[in-house]
Amino acid sequence: MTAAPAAGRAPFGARLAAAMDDHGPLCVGIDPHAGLLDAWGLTDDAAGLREFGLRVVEAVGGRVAAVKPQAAFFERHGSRGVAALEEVVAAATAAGTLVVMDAKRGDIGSTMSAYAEAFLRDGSPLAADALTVSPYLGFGSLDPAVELARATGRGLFVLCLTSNPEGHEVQHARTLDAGATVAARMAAHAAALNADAETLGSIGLVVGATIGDAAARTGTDLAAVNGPLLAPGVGAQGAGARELAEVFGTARRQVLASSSRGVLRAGPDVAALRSAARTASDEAAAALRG
Ligand SMILES: O=c1ccn([C@@H]2O[C@H](COP(=O)(O)O)[C@@H](O)[C@H]2O)c(=O)[nH]1
Repeated sequence: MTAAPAAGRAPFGARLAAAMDDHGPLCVGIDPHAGLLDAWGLTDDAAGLREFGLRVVEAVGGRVAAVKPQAAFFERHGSRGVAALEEVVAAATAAGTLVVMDAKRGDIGSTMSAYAEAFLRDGSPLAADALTVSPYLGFGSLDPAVELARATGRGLFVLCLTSNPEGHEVQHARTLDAGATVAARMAAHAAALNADAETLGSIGLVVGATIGDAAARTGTDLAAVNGPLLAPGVGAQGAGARELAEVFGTARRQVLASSSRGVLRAGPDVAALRSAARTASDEAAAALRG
């Protein structure tokens, strides 16, 4: 049995595994793009962001495994936008839905501590269940976040093979010492941190559903990670059920498929959003669990 962290919360990986069993393997992104706010009849300001985020939570809260607010769209509107983000996080948590904060933080260790405090500390107004982080200052620079996540039953998603076409320049490069690709090294670090987890570890990776055979080409052993694989790129970036099955192969049961615009374009009607999320979740489940 994986030990419960000091905060009394079960580890994130175990909580996510249970949520995916209950609701299917979909994470709905909360990305209030200016164009979507307009299409929803909302203003491009903090009030619009708040209404947008709360409407997504009303539609999918308690019905999908997780939601993933994209912090950048809230930060666009400064402190008032961040206050709206806090409300959206609180509403999703109250609805019993896991929150993955997509903020992609990464810095030298001492500053990483502050990012960890902001997003992973009990009592922080921005605390989520998991945080996306960038390991490109060296995986070890993430140690403060790893430690706080473990201590509080939270998780991390470490960028590994991202969904954007530019990522290969960094992620497919080979290191001078071991000659492995950077992506494979990141995955190996995550695997080592999850070695003791019995269900699903709490240190996950971001692996885009758009990457084709890049995991194999870079020697990245996704199944060995023993942790969740957050898979953005479903919907608006062109990936669907076929790509999910192809990209993840034997690691597919670890995958949390993520779609933002693909679901959000069905809004602003709550029932239509809910239906779009249901369809996306069922398609992901068929690809990943069938
Ligand atoms: O590799 C990555 C990592 C993160 N993202 C984020 O996911 C969503 C994708 O939005 P869609 O509308 O479903 O395309 C967005 O917040 C990205 O910042 C990613 O796309 N790829």
